[in-house]
Amino acid sequence: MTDAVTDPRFVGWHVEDDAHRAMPHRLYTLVFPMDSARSRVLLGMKKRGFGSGKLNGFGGKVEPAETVEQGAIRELAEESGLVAAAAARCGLLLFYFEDSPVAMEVHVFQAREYSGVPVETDEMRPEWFGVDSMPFDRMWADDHIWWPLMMRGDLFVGRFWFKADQVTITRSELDRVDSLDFAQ
Ligand SMILES: Nc1ncnc2c1[nH]c(=O)n2[C@H]1C[C@H](O)[C@@H](COP(=O)(O)OP(=O)(O)OP(=O)(O)O)O1
Repeated sequence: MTDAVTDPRFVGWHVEDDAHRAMPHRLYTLVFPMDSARSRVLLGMKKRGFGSGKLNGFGGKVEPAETVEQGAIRELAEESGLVAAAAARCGLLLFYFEDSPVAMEVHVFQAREYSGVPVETDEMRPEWFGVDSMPFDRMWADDHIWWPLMMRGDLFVGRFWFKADQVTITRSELDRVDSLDFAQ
């Protein structure tokens, strides 16, 4: 965990109010490998740990010595076997859980070019899904809210407040934004 205000990799504080800005934050990535030729996206069924049993993109905590994009590409390779040279930033998500003092700051990417074939890992079981027939009932409850913006190519910022059950959303905010470069 790093100080979200002094570590320039954190950007959530730009869109947060003072009360949430004061919370400790943890930095995560979330990457969706896209197969545009077949209108498919690769999801992984999380086999263990936080969010186990859910389908999601690939990602995890950003290490202290890497950029957010480097963390995204590393987690994609570790969890899916796909190797991407770059990932395109699509959105920023902030999650607050009623039983946790720590806010999650999740940077969302799409990987459009990559090599390798998906492999099952200790953490994830990969499976392709059509982008118009997403299994939202098996994904995090916020995903169906911001997915349409990402599919339209809109950049977005979302904030979601979850109950401790990790299912129930008690409050949400979602905005389309012109840029995710908050240093501008
Ligand atoms: N609500 C919601 N919607 C969409 N995506 C997510 C959430 N909550 C989440 O945590 N996520 C995403 C963000 C990350 O991609 C993962 C969580 O990362 P996690 O597996 O805990 O991190 P790792 O570093 O891989 O964990 P370790 O197993 O190594 O501790 O889910």
